[in-house]
Amino acid sequence: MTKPILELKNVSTVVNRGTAQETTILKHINLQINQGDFITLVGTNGAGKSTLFNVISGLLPVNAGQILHNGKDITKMSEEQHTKFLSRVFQDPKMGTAPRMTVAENLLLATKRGEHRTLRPRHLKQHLNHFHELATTMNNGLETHLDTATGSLSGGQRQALSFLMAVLKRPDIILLDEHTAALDPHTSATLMQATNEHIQTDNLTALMITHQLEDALQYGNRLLVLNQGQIQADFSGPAKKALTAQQLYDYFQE
Ligand SMILES: Nc1ncnc2c1ncn2[C@@H]1O[C@H](COP(=O)(O)OP(=O)(O)OP(=O)(O)O)[C@@H](O)[C@H]1O
Repeated sequence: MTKPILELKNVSTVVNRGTAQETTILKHINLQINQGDFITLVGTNGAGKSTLFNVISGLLPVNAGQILHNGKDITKMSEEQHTKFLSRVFQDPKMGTAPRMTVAENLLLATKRGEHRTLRPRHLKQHLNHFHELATTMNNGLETHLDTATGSLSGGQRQALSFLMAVLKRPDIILLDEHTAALDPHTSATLMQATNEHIQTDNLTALMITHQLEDALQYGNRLLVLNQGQIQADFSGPAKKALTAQQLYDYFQE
């Protein structure tokens, strides 16, 4: 049997330890993520979805349990070390890109992900054809803005750039934290389709938090429901395909 690319073993996370506000947010999470999994993650507000991403990306410590990357214990690894194999796209278009740098410069920066970042603009020219090609795959005109300062882009173009920067080096794991939520329905759908195409074409492994139940059902090969810090349901293959919006919605009623 192949080893999971990422494994959480009995992971629990406590915040405000030793105070009256001490709360266990994630409770005994067991999760195996395999190469090529595209997992959509849903759950009520406060269920612990972003906390799960914070723990997986090394931003928040684990208080009990273990996290393994390709079988190697990374439980205590720093957030910076995680960037060598993991990337994350946030909901806010302002995060993840440098506003005063152009689209091409941001993409050049992303080619250095996980390395010591020194930006040598003279190297930009040799990448421009590739960056143009990449930007075209997002279907939102980003390729016509390679020389535009990122701060002047539309929200959708900026999120598309954040996504491209996250996938450029084909990290082992991509965390999509409601990355389409701040966009209008059409822009959101365009980004979602481009996201899916990249994940399928490059056989990437991704987890995506979404409140759009239709997206959670339509995309990915697996769907997790998180409830009060625990995995309440884990659908994959035919079980995910058979799941209806109403059945999924019912998880939010309890
Ligand atoms: N560092 C922290 N300190 C204190 N409480 C925290 C911390 N991080 C998260 N929480 C709490 O943990 C719970 C889970 O939060 P989290 O953001 O993971 O939920 P979520 O499922 O992502 O919610 P949403 O759908 O609203 O984004 C919330 O009650 C939140 O207030």
